[in-house]
Amino acid sequence: MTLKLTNLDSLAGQLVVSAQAYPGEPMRDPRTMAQVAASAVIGGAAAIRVQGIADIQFARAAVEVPVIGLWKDGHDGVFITPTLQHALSCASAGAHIVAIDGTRRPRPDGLTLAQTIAGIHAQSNALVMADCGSFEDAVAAANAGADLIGTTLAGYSGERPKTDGPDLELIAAIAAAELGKPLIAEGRIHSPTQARAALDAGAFAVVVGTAITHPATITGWFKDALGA
Ligand SMILES: CC(=O)N[C@H](C=O)[C@@H](O)[C@H](O)[C@H](O)COP(=O)(O)O
Repeated sequence: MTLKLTNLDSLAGQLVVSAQAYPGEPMRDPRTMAQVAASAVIGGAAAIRVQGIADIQFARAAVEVPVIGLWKDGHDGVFITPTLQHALSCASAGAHIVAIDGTRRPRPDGLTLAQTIAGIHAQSNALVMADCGSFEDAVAAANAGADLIGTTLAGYSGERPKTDGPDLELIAAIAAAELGKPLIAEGRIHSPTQARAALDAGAFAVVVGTAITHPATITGWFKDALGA
């Protein structure tokens, strides 16, 4: 069993890089994602976030830093590590932290968020990051026992607008509520300036995905800027 991460100090004020390729994409290969993850660590990533059981296993072998693992099943509703079984599989694959849907929506296995988190804690050494979509989600997730609170689903669960860039208003509101859990700013952080702004808004750490690890999207940004 993966050793329990007892201290999150190494993540304070740091950058976490999410390396994910989507179904059907050329980079959708655990080896490729592990190479991307290892490259991000060379650049200074203090932790890595990866999707899928094989990607978690390959990332664990490729990097020394903590690995946040998730399992996306489907693409709408509750799809980020939707059930306790998905979460336990991520933990078994070696995730130090399992990221799960942390919204207040009903879960496909009928468990509550609190029951899901309790099950992960009881049956693995993994910490739990609750991917939230609103302030109310964050409060509920903290009360449900989440170890970290993420803003991952802000703009995707219907409760917050999909801001152009990070939802700094939400990040600031959750930080100000002092929920006693590290707040991870995640979602649409597309520049170093925005990453800094997320920390300044009160986040404990920031996750950047697309802007570092998704060449198809980044290429599109440049192409659009050229009007090409
Ligand atoms: C909503 C959802 O499915 N988010 C996913 C969660 O793991 C990923 O697709 C994102 O890339 C990740 O959250 C990082 O965000 P961004 O790529 O915007 O920096």
